[in-house]
Amino acid sequence: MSLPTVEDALAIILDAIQPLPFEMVAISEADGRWLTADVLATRDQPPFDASAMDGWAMQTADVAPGAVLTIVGESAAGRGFADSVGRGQTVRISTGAPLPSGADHVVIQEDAERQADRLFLRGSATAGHIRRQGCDFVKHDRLLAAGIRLNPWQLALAASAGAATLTCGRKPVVAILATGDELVEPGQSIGPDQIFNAGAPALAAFTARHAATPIRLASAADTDDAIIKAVTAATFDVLVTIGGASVGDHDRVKPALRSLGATIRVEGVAMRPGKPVWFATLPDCRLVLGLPGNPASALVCAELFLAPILARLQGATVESRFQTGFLTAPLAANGPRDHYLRARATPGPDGRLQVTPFPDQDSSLVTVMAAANALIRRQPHASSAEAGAAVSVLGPTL
Ligand SMILES: Nc1nc2c(c(=O)[nH]1)N[C@H]1C(S)=C(S)[C@@H](COP(=O)(O)OP(=O)(O)OC[C@H]3O[C@@H](n4cnc5c(N)ncnc54)[C@H](O)[C@@H]3O)O[C@H]1N2
Ligand code: MOO
Repeated sequence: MSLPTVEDALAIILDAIQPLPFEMVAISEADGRWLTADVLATRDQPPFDASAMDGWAMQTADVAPGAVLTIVGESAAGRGFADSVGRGQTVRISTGAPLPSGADHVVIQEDAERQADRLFLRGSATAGHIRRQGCDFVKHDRLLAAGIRLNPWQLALAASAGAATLTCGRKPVVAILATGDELVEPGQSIGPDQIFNAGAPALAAFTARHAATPIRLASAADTDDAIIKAVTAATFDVLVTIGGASVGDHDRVKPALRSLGATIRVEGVAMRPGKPVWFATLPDCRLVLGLPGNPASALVCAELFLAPILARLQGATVESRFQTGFLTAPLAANGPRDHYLRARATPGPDGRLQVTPFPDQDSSLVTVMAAANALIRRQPHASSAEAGAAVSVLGPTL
């Protein structure tokens, strides 16, 4: 039986997902969250004609080298001048303060000299320095569109519109279950045939970076009972299992989930690494993503499947995150499966993204994963590629 492609598998997975309900999120907590309702402007910004500089407000007709004006008050940021500015008059004004009525011009303070209540304009005085009402945005503008992932600058825009809370997809709770008799938590004593659990901390961090809440479950032994017990005791929207996905005698995760009524919707994908990855839904529609145990396989599958799952659950439209990069080293022809090579991506001197694949692509190598910040995608049967050739790249990530 031929395995589905990554695209086909992802389509099956996304089709099985209903976004979680939205929730109101305080703006201070909203960085990295998915916005699910537009943010509209409720007023103009700036809400009044404002001075762009510290200086003096006056009428244009009074701006002339050597002119002498009478100082009649002040317009400070947050506290404007209540009266009108007439001919021959001026008002001290700060950056961001409302332009008083009657005035239509600001002279910067470097171009004038104050003596008591008199202001003398220098020859260098020029017109301008006013930010017009609504030059940034106007009432009813759509400032932020539903579907984006919020960043600090977009939060500044929402705050400028006075939004204290934003409508975001609820954070999915992701239970992470590593399986295997060989696994020991870092910091615990370890036997000669055992290894430290590297996958679960990596997946927990990955999950948190995708605006979801990870819950680390204690690793389960390679028995149906242990896995069933761990899953039934946990609360989650998504269960991510690590290991036990393949065909060995001790690979018990799928059988255990099947006995809980799970429907396996994807069972293996034509990709390297990560071929044994699987996806299922529980009878109550909660999701299960089964990652292969090798660290690179687990993380590549997390990038390709878990990231879109978490985005979709939070109401986002899932888009390709690949871009074009240029090889610094040649690549051999690819085999029959999609290949995701661990690589280092850096901007080149010409501004183009340069990518260097690591020579050893064994999926068990944590050192290579830790040195990589990108994946190069090679299509099935892609022919050999010279240094300088364009390739498809996911990343760079931090
Ligand atoms: N006869 C076959 N054997 C294997 C196949 C196959 O098609 N036929 N597929 C291989 C591929 S590809 C992969 S990937 C692995 C995946 O196997 P499992 O998901 O069953 O993973 P395990 O056997 O449990 O572990 C594989 C490897 O990774 C280590 N591991 C597991 N969990 C962790 C963890 N949390 N932290 C660190 N390391 C972990 C584990 O000790 C193994 O060394 O199967 C191949 N076999
Ligand atoms: O493809 Mo496995 O996922 O090679 O390590």
